[in-house]
Amino acid sequence: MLPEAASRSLKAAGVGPGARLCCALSGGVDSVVLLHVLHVLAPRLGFSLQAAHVHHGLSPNADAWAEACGRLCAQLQIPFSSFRVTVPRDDAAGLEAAARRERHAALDGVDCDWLALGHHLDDQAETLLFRLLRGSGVRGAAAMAACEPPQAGRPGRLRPLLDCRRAGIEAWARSHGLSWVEDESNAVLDYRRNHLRHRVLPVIGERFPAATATLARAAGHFREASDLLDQLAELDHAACGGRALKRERLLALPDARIANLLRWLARRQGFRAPGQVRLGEALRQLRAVPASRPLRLELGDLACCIYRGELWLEENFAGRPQPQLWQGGARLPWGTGSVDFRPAVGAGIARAAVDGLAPVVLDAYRSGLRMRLGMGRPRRSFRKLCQEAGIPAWMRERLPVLWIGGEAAWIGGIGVAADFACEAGGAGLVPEWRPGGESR
Ligand SMILES: Nc1ncnc2c1ncn2[C@@H]1O[C@H](COP(=O)(O)OP(=O)(O)OP(=O)(O)O)[C@@H](O)[C@H]1O
Repeated sequence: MLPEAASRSLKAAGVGPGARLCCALSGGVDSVVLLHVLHVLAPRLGFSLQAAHVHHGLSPNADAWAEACGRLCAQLQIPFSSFRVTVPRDDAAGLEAAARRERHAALDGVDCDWLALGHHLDDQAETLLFRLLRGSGVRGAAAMAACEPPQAGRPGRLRPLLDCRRAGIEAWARSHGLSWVEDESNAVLDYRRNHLRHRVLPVIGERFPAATATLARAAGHFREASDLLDQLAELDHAACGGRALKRERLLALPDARIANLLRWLARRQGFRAPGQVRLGEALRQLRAVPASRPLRLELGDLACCIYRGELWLEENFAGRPQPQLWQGGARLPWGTGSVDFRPAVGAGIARAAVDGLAPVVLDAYRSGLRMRLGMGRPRRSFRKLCQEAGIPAWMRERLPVLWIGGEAAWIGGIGVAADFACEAGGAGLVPEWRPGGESR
């Protein structure tokens, strides 16, 4: 029964011949059963199997658990690795969250296509209840997915036992004579979850005998709704211009759709989605500020920027982008965006200037920068140029400047220096700064 359920789940995820699976092995009953089940299924489905254990160094028994996992894998002839992580005891996120973060980081580094985790149906019900009690939105209430596809640089996650009850897993372990370790820290590390598991769910079960299965089913409904919201965000993203969003089109949407789109975009760029309150305040400001005014709203890890009618999200950092040497390419990365270089006739920087011997470097503002935009016009300081072009102070550090042999030839959002400008009919190069974007 367990191998059949797990096999269905793996097949639904597209796991087949050639796939490389790694069982995340804590040594507890769930992942020990998962390891045995995967061991049975590997030759049937044609995937290769390895196992990995994370040693948190938190329990006095941690060495013994790692050894037990190693022994089990040796018996089954499954390649095994153990990772030692350091969990800061005073971590701001709390010990449990810090341990989970370090564990996931270590497991994500395993060279495999899929990590298989031992979560089951009872875990799913507890997760849903726990998240609802913390005020999660639809996405959080979707709880855990049976399959999270691989992302850039990290393996996908599979939960082949997600449809199986805890009691069934324990019964299977006993009937197959398996041994496992008991993690005494479970009770301490995650008190509120254990309270739900040992106190709350049994009481609910007295009146609602199918509560666990029903709650897990509800998580499935939330997952469907959450997927639909993601699809809506994708459509809205395209309709607002993709990449950097057109402010006007975005603001034509109702608040809830904008919030949904910004959360989706934040996640897609690898950030945590901003919370409800911050997002609500950002929306209020977005609507209140006149269209022409540049805006930068800080939303925790990220900032929402508006400039010249376009809106984008970027990392909320104060630094300057890295200098880049231009070697004739069509594009250079610049901060969260890029600078494109387009050949032109009678426009932009004179080709002879960039093709000469002097190095051409894309860098930020350097002190003492002065530039004139027209032959007869005075040289102006960088600050003055920014003021005249309506460039806000928060953007100045990150404004791209093309330096040719130490002279500023072009400033993004401002223009080409008269001394480097292409003559009418001459060969030119037009730099185009795209401040928004998704380079993460
Ligand atoms: N120390 C560990 N080393 C390797 N895998 C682990 C370890 N601890 C947990 N796992 C994997 O994660 C699964 C879930 O474990 P557990 O329920 O303790 O974690 P959780 O904190 O509730 O979940 P999550 O890690 O997904 O947030 C286990 O069945 C196992 O596959």
